[in-house]
Amino acid sequence: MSGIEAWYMDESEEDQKLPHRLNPNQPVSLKQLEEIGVYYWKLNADIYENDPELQKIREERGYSYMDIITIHPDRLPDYENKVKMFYEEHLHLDDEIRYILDGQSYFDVKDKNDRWIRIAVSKGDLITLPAGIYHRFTVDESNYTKAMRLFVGEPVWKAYNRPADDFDIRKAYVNSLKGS
Ligand SMILES: CSCCC(=O)/C(O)=C/O
Ligand SMILES: [Fe+2]
Repeated sequence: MSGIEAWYMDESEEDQKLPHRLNPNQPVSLKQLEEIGVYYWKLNADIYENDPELQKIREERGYSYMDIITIHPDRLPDYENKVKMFYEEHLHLDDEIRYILDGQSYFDVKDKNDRWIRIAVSKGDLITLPAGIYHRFTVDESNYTKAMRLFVGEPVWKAYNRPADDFDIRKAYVNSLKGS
């Protein structure tokens, strides 16, 4: 797998910002991520303001909205609470699309058997999580990530914490996994 690394997490309650790898490490491939609806592109974040490749993805996928969030104690108001909130297991009614412009962090997603997969993202990684997938996010020990948030149409940031199994979008997502 090039450009992104993912692995099954241990179950320790230690600091969320640590890698939480199993011993031995149990890697997860890009193909395994695609099977649960997680997609990935590697782009050149140094030219994000004028990048034809990014422009093409945005046009093809209808990502009309974008803004930039900097997650850092000095830049994000109420930092500690936000970091805790992002780490609550939740879903959204729409895809979560993030392009990492600087720094690094982790997206955790649940697999078909309800096991946590940790995806390490860093500068140049564009990742999409499907609507209805249970997931969470955390900075690592560097406490710094700058990310572009993309959205189809007007953004809706509302997160529904687990349990949200009765939501139509959750049922549709679970159905989409059947047979794969
Ligand atoms: C890197 S953007 C902050 C995290 C976020 O918006 C989210 O919904 C995480 O699941
Ligand atoms: Fe989310």
